[in-house]
Amino acid sequence: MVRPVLQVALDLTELSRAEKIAEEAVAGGADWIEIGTPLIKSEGMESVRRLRSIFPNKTLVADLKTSDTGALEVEMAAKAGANVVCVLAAADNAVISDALRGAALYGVEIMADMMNVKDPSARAEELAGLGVQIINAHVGIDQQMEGKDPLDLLDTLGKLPVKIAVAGGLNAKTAAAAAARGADIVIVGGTIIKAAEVQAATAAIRTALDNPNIEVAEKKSLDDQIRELLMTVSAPNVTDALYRKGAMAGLAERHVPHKMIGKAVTVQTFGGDWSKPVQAIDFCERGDILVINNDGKTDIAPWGELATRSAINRGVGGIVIDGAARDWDDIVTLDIPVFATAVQPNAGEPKGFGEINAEITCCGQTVRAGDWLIGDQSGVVVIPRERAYEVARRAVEVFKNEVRVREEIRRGGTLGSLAQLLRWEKK
Ligand SMILES: O=C([C@H](O)CO)[C@H](O)[C@H](O)COP(=O)(O)O
Repeated sequence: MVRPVLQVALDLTELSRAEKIAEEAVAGGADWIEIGTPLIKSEGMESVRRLRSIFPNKTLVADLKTSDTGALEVEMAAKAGANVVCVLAAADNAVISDALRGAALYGVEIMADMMNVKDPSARAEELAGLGVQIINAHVGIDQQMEGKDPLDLLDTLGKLPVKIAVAGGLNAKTAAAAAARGADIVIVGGTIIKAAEVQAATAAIRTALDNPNIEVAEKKSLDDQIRELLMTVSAPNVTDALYRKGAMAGLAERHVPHKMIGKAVTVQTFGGDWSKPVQAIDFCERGDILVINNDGKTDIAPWGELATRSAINRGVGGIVIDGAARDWDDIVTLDIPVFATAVQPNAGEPKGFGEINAEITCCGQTVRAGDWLIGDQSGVVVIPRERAYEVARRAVEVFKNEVRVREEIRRGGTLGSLAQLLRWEKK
């Protein structure tokens, strides 16, 4: 088997950070260097020129995702030092042909990005027939967040007389799987550029590519995948992934023996009536989170220690109360997260007013049965059930990004300078 090319995708917006990461990735075994779309959009062709000056002998890929003025964009990138220029496979054939003319003129290759192409197999054959040198089975970042897999896209492509690249959330295992399924070029961005130790992360992928004994793990259920993803992130990561949405307000009382992750069972009750909250315990599947609205009353508790012990017996994953809890000195000894807006000694009557699994509000957030929640010492964040996988994936990307920024701070940087806050202030 020919040794697959490992291409590191520099999907950053700061050129200075990209240079350092590129040096570490090359030291770890990266063969080609991609000036990622965010970098080119942020820094222009200067990013290509600068990386060419640092790496005079490396293959540089300008991920322009060209969709018009093919020859012009190829010329710009080629003159700046690129060896390969990326165009969108979905672009009109007029663009592809114009880009190919530019490529012939400047001695560079064209890589066609198959992202979001309706009939990938037919289009790939057509592009190869036009003269495109590399077909990239690519699933974009946003598509990845919705569970699309580049290996599935790769499998739809028939045998082609051109080089095949694969990209889209690849890690060591899936990169090796891509190579085992015929990829000539494996493109990796986040797994490398967001690692604290870029060189080690790159080397791990290089090793996996060179030792392709693949065992493909069987698919887990969607709920298990969501839970597994959320276990690796924090509530702040999730609200960042929601663009600062979803955080519950006012949960001043919190007992958090461990991270709370699960799907909501909602309870609407009134005036401390604890009947429906206690009944709801028996509605919970293992790991579910009880979310209780006490109609804004914080001077009377619909929840206490005995209910908490019952919830533990049922395998409930945690309790969140927009209202008061009582028996707090006992609750804080128990191994279950409990969040409340107040603590009170008095409880209401078990009259049975209220509803289970209706849509409620809790601490300023709408919560429906089946919505996901994550809770830790920073608080509780609600994730709409229909976006749970996407948001969990995005939260992992937020976490991975912070891993790299934390390392650069450890090396002496400051958050303001790394994020170039002044430069990115809204004008
Ligand atoms: O092309 C890419 C994406 O559209 C952002 O520009 C990435 O370079 C490509 O997806 C590889 O990055 P990862 O998916 O993070 O491995």
